[in-house]
Amino acid sequence: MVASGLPAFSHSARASSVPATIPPRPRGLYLITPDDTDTTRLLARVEAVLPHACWLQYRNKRADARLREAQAIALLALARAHHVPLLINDDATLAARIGADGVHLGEDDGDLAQARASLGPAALVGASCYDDITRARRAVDAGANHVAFGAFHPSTTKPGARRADPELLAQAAALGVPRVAIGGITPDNARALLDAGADLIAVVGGVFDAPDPIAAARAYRAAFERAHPSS
Ligand SMILES: Cc1ncc(COP(=O)(O)OP(=O)(O)O)c(N)n1
Ligand SMILES: Cc1ncsc1CCOP(=O)(O)O
Ligand SMILES: [Mg+2]
Repeated sequence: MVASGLPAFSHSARASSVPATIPPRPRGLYLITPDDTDTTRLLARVEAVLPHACWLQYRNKRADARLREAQAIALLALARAHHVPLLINDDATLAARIGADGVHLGEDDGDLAQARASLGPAALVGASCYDDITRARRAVDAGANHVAFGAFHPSTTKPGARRADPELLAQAAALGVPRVAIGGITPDNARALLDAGADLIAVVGGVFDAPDPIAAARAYRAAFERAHPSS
């Protein structure tokens, strides 16, 4: 169940157990999967760090449609076991088909209002807003219930990503939805983004390319605890 009292997801076709509980003001590490086409290895990598994550996004730019569906279903079972919501990158149809908790859509990934309609009122629907506050306002009007800005730092995962200024995070407070920061974020540079108003820090490489991913995931958590000592 979510804060609204509505079920977090009711369209589940294939996932078995209970949907994740989504707090009204999520704060923490938003893990995004690396491009790993070895499903067994991907699951092991994610499972090791999932206890430190608030949300999980399945993103795999190297997998074909069949592998993406198989990996998404396997990750959904894992995420459910850890009570972490799973969002699917780029593909609202896949998210609806497997009963994921939500979707993340960028500028080339389809219509937010359609995604909201197909996933239902309780789903997590996120929008990439890059460096653009107007895009964020429109995204919320269209049905997004959280917005992502960035890249804030150079990203090895997405080297060509447009860059954004942390000031955007403060401006976006008026939207009244959780703000996600993404792009080259490390435990060391996360604090400035948390101070600017980020609720969630989305990370691929900072965790999955770290020599010790578990220690890295813990370090992000510690950054949140330092920034928000009472929560
Ligand atoms: C949380 C979050 N923020 C931004 C993105 C980037 O989305 P997009 O611009 O569609 O780029 P790709 O991820 O599809 O390469 C994201 N995935 N997640
Ligand atoms: C998908 C995406 N969009 C902007 S930067 C980025 C990649 C994030 O990965 P990393 O945390 O490794 O920079
Ligand atoms: Mg995309």
